[in-house]
Amino acid sequence: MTVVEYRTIPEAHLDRALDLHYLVFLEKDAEGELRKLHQEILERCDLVGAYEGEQLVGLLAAHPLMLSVPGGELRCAGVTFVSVAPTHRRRGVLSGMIGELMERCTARGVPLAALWVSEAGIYGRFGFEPATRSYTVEIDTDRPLALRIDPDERPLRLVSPDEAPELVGAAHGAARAGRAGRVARDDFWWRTQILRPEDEEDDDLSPPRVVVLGEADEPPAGYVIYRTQSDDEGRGKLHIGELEAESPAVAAALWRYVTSVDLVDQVRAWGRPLDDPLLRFSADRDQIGVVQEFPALWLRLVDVPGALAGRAWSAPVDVVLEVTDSGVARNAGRYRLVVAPDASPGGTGLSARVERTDAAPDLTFDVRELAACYLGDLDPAELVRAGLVTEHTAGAAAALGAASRTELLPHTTDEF
Ligand SMILES: CC(=O)SCCNC(=O)CCNC(=O)[C@H](O)C(C)(C)COP(=O)(O)OP(=O)(O)OC[C@H]1O[C@@H](n2cnc3c(N)ncnc32)[C@H](O)[C@@H]1OP(=O)(O)O
Repeated sequence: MTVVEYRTIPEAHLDRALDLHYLVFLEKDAEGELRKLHQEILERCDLVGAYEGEQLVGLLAAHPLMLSVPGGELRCAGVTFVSVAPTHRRRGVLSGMIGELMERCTARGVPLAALWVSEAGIYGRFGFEPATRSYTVEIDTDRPLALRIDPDERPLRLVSPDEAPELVGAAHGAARAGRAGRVARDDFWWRTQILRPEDEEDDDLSPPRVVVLGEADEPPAGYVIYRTQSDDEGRGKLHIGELEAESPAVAAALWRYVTSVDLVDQVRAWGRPLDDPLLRFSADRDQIGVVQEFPALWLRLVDVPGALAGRAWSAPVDVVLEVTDSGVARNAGRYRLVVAPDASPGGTGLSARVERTDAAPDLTFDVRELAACYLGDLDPAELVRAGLVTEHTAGAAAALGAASRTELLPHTTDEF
């Protein structure tokens, strides 16, 4: 049997990589603008290729992302375009490409990797677990949206997708600073991931519409990005891509707007945070259907001590964590995490120290479970109750949970 080698895909092989991707994802070969766009995306990614001789049999691309984590942001490999030739499946090609990615991340000091799965059964074995979750919400618009708070009455303005990144970039940045799990966006990201004229998943959707709230001479206090769709009988659906607001009143005004667009029977918002204020300030909960809760971003801690030291913690704690990791051997071991008051001028009030130790563990985690708790989505005590984390010292999971908690739940809007 020939040997498969893992190496960087050169620019000259990008066409081959895309052909493999379309083959594997059962898609028509994209031509013209769409193919050019996919090519541009791959050019900006770190590309791992699996080669059997000169034949490309596997592709894994990684966006160089900055992911928000509690109190800051960390470098993160955003894994995408994962494709293994159908002739070479279940021979360890994906495992080989993930192994190569882990080595590259380690060599470059990238502490995190993340992805959106095609199937939930694939990535747990590689140390990934869902670290953010979302709701899909559907709102009946046969009656006005009933609200328990007064909406902000400042004007709403439709802006072109071309001017949107500059106009709403600051509002997006502010929202991102408050929630872990979000990707930093540059112009390219806005253009190719958020505001593409065509929706990649659904040809029937309109181009993106962007509406901002605020006076013309002030930065927007909030915005909504949506697409619309109309069936043969003229019944419309409005799909929200993103809705961000600096206050509940601004959010209420934007929700009121999307639910009052003429000819729309239903508003569907895919991927809302689990703590969306809409669910609290709507006066008629029969009108708002939470139709699905789903795991969103899957996270992998490539460098456990780097990741633990790289986030802010919200309460003092002193615990020894024992970590198992079959994919990145150097992660395995025991770490003492000490979060203590920090009186230094300009400090945040608490500072964290992470060091290797031989001391007896208070908690034993697999690296998967650590990823599930890392951004503040899951309380470690819940994983103890599920038999996935072992608590050796009573109260250790609760103490770590208190230190991990974030004001807002982590949430990811960008599906890459
Ligand atoms: C982030 C993204 O891009 S998600 C997109 C993922 N890509 C796709 O879904 C495209 C279609 N599928 C494929 O290209 C391939 O089948 C892949 C990438 C899913 C798997 O690649 P393979 O090279 O076959 O995987 P590999 O042989 O390394 O399998 C490793 C392990 O995962 C398991 N596995 C692989 N695919 C799946 C799956 N779809 N469901 C459950 N388990 C799976 C294998 O059985 C194997 O298990 P083992 O270690 O217990 O033996």
